[in-house]
Amino acid sequence: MIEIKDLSCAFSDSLFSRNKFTAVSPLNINFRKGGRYAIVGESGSGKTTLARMIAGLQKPSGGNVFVGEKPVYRKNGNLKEHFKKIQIIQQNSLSALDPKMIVGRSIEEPLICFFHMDRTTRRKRCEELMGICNLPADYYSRLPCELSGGEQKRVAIARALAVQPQCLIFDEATNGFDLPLRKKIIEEIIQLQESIGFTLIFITHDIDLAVEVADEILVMRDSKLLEKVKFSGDISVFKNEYSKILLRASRHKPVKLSYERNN
Ligand SMILES: Nc1ncnc2c1ncn2[C@@H]1O[C@H](COP(=O)(O)OP(=O)(O)OP(=O)(O)O)[C@@H](O)[C@H]1O
Repeated sequence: MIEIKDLSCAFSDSLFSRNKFTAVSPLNINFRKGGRYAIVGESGSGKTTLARMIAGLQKPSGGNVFVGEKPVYRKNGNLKEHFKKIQIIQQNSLSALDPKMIVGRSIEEPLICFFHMDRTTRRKRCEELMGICNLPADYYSRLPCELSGGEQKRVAIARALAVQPQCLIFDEATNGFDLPLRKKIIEEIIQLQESIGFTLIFITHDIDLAVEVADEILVMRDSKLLEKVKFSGDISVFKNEYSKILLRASRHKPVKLSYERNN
């Protein structure tokens, strides 16, 4: 379980200003183990900043994130243990991969860093992870620049899964792909989540995607959480006017996935 208590983030208005700009107003949210969440909202509403705070990449201005009741941000705290629990896949997967590092080495790096696996064991685990993420075994020796955008994304997912995270955050990670590839990657990630059982958080502008994939939807606007609704296909659960506007504005391009909702 991930608990967010009074979590907030403010940035300086500009390099030379003391004025603060609130990117995330104090929030309280619980993410259940194995749950599937979507955080939606317009550009600049604070979704990525929230995701980065959950992932341990952005120090909050106030409040804290708790994983299994342990605070993530502590004085002199080491975030390595946290990175093992929560992994984030961001929009630009190529920038997350070392351009000079072959695919196999990229996936094996966390196996060395977090599990100190010997060469034979990690090669075997790497091949398993590549299989899980639909990457052909002979891609092991390829460089990221020799892969398509979708394949790079799969390497980033395999690398994140190598850590055996309790939670995977997918931040606008399919932006820029055409619809069939977007669907394929999302379907793959949902299949993985169903078989492995980690918590999955999608960060997206796209409420159509959210209603298709999530069992709880959080709507953000202007740094605030407007509502968090349990969702099983009935859009009347949305009470906030802004959520209804988002739904009305976007319901003509649904992302139809080929999996069955469990609920
Ligand atoms: N490091 C930073 N320094 C200053 N301001 C920042 C920083 N990161 C984000 N912001 C600002 O905080 C606000 C929220 O940004 P954030 O990226 O969290 O929004 P978002 O909802 O994810 O937007 P998008 O959907 O466009 O990615 C924006 O106004 C952004 O300009």
